[in-house]
Amino acid sequence: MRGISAYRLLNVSFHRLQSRPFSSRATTRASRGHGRSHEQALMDVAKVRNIGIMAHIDAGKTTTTERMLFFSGLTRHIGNVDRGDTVTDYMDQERDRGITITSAAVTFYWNDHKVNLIDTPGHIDFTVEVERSLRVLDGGIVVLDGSRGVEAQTVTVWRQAHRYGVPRIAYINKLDKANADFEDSLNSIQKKLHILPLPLQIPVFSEDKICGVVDLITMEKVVWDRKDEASAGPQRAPVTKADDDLWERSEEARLNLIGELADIDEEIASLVLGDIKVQDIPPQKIHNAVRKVTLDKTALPVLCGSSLKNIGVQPLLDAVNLYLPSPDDIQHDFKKFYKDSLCALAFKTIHNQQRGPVTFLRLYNGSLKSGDSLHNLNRECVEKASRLIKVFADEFEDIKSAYAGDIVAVIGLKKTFTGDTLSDRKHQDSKGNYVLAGVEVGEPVFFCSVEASSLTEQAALEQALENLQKEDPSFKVWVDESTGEINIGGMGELHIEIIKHKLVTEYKLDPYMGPLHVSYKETVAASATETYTLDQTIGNKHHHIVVSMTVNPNPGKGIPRKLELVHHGEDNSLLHLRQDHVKALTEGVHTALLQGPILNFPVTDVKVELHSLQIEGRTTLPMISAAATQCISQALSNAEPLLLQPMMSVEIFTEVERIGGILDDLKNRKGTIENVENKGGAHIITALLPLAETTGYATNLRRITSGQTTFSMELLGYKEMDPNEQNALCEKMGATGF
Ligand SMILES: Nc1nc2c(ncn2[C@@H]2O[C@H](COP(=O)(O)OP(=O)(O)OP(=O)(O)O)[C@@H](O)[C@H]2O)c(=O)[nH]1
Repeated sequence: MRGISAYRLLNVSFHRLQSRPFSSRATTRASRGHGRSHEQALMDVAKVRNIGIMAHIDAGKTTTTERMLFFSGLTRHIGNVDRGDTVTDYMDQERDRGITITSAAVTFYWNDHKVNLIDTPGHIDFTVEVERSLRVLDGGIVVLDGSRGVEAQTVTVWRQAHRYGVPRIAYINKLDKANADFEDSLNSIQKKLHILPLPLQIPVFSEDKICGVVDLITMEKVVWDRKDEASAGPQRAPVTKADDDLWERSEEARLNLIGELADIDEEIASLVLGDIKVQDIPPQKIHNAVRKVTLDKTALPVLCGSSLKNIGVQPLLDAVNLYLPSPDDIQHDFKKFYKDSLCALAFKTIHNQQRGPVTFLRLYNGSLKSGDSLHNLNRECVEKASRLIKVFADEFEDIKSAYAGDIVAVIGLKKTFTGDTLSDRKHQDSKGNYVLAGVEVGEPVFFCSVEASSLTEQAALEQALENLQKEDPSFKVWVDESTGEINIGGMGELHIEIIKHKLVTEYKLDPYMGPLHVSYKETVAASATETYTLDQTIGNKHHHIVVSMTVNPNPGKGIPRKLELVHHGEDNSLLHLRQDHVKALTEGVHTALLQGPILNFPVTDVKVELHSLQIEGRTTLPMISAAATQCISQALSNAEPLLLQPMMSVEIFTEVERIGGILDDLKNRKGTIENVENKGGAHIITALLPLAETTGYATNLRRITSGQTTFSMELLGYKEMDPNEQNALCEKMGATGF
């Protein structure tokens, strides 16, 4: 039951992976376009925002999203993650409203702009979900918990967004909490995200309770008077000297803002140096400068509020329109190859029981009509987009066409996977220039065997696993050649647990799942050279191949992409090696690296040198591959092989009296404590833990701290195992039938 408990603890992430039949209900949707025609807005790319909300788990992403959908007029009630009397109620509610976000993207309108909000889940097991969202969104909102500042997962998603070059704004949430600290949160941005925070607002308190913000650009007090009546918008009034302390703080904060902008933006600098008084700089000039620094990523504009109390969300939406880029603001080099034809990336597939696969596309170029035939450039096949769909809250609405910059769902694509590029024409060149970079997926770190409960279920199980693999690129399915068992691998305990849950609830299967194992890797500590002779007669053909290769350690470099050719003295026979022979040798090497000599785990961090290849008479490419596989397998055994284990970086937030118990538990789990820090009363422990020691960690931590602690975990990389631990593992795995 260990896994189930972990899933309960982290159930906020769970609903995101649900899919459910299409609904024709219109219970939650209100007006969609504020009088604006949907098709019209589709064409107006400058007013489209493809954005994601990124956050550490529990920072308030769902709560903020619910308010956005409500204030934009898309939904008629505000969802509350904490409501619901029973677990089932809770789950149903989460599922019902969660579908909007589960569906990868939901569209709403704010002040004449169309916002496609793309989901980016927070839990580490679903990092790939974040990756694929980042791949297609143009801007992001980083939500922080104002009582915690920048947390571990915030840093992870920040790094990912940085890698994809996504411009961001920040929103400091939960300022209604007694221990929230706006200034502290700003400092944590500077310290942990290494970017200049640019507060555009400061919070306003009345009797120690947050009631609004000061807009430092217009110098207005924005106050939500009737907090309980969520439909009421904020009231704006100028901040005046009568506001005493607030006036002084606002003046100072505005001066700081202008000063910081003058350091980064030329136009503000020349205004400040000119005749105009700082107080008189027109708001539009400041908006322009803030937009520029957002797009250049030279500073991070910061807004604030309390989503739970309905404070701060409307100005946040204004900031999305004002500062985050439209699809037109982002240059994509690949667009020139497509001229006026369609270029789209499939970034998510959901399997719907009635309709089959529903594929989410980001259009970068050209347009797409319902019924169009699409060329899948990765798989070199043609498929029909039989229906185009827009997601509005919990409904899917048929549309006729979609244009560059937009995000749509398509029904009818059976062969398309996440990460594939689609076009209306066949585009090809030898360098694959027309294919967009897909979604990067790490290797699974946990795996287990799965078996159908009866022979009649076998085919249904295989089909279900295929569908699930299509939906989720980080979920892997393979057959163990030696036992014939089907293995499934995922990014964490929770990930595998959810796959199992889906097999049971969505596919109505009852498979047997073997125990969960950690995916180790193997490498070598020394170099070893091997000469292998294949001398075999098959049928009436005689094959004679002699191949000589060396395996060398190559720490941190992963799997070799190509063979290094080593020329010896006068012998330059390798110079004349046929390309198809080199390809066959490389394939043979990769086959050998799939199963290491210790426990059959994949081999990494090695490089391979080819010294010679001699072929007598005629042979075939598969035979050359087979010779290379044998040669490398033997070399690996002689190269002092060793095991690498996945290591996790853990960050735990707790109270002082619970620190001792947590540290003892970490030590029992062979963890290395890196730091214990006191931040505004909350204690933060950072440690390294072998992944193998993390099973059931969430449940145990909850038990030893009476549920008063939160934590986050992230895969740090692989580390050499201590020889004694390696021997113990080999014995254990041998004993359990590995
Ligand atoms: N006090 C306070 N609590 C909030 C606020 N916003 C959200 N919460 C609470 O924080 C908890 C987590 O909120 P969610 O909106 O589910 O957070 P999340 O970031 O979506 O969490 P994940 O989906 O698990 O990543 C819930 O109990 C919310 O009620 C806020 O402004 N103030």
